[in-house]
Amino acid sequence: MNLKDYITDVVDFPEKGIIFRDISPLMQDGDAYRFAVNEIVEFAKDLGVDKVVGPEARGFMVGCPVAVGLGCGFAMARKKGKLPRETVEVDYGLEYGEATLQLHSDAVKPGEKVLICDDLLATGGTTLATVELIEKLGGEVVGLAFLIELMDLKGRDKIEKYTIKTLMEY
Ligand SMILES: O=P(O)(O)OC[C@H]1O[C@H](OP(=O)(O)OP(=O)(O)O)[C@H](O)[C@@H]1O
Ligand SMILES: Nc1ncnc2[nH]cnc12
Repeated sequence: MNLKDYITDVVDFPEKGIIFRDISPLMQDGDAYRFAVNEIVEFAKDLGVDKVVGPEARGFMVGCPVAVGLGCGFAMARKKGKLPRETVEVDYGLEYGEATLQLHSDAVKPGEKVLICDDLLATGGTTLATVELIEKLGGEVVGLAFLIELMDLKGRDKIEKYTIKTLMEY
């Protein structure tokens, strides 16, 4: 299956100069969605994953079905102010803007092996912030999986010491 057939390019969104790679058509197609999730589950199944962490919001849509496929739990990394209990937090930059990401302090236990899932790797800012949150809690990041990697932005350089899987490159 050619997953790129299910990605729509939107020019100048959310601001001028950005080509937004819209994953909505992929997720709206049951076969394409299942295919993509299964590819990530296959990649991760021998990594000994205890927990999947996905950053808000599109990371939830990739991370949750992967966690179910692996038979492990899922934890949400959310933008500041959305989680109701004690959190750890990290400030970060992304392709268009800045934000603060938080994880509940009990979301990852010391020593747990964690897979990070997101829809897209751009500058790597979101991913690096997610890695930092997990490591603050004593978790071990054993893999990173994305539907899409934007090669020009070189996000991979920020996370090169980790095991990475991407399904599409632009
Ligand atoms: O590699 P980076 O430069 O950090 O960019 C990638 C991140 O940007 C997007 O999320 P966004 O913050 O736009 O939030 P959303 O998922 O809520 O739309 C995307 O889903 C990734 O999480
Ligand atoms: N170009 C892009 N398309 C879709 N999501 C993104 N997140 C960061 N950059 C993006």
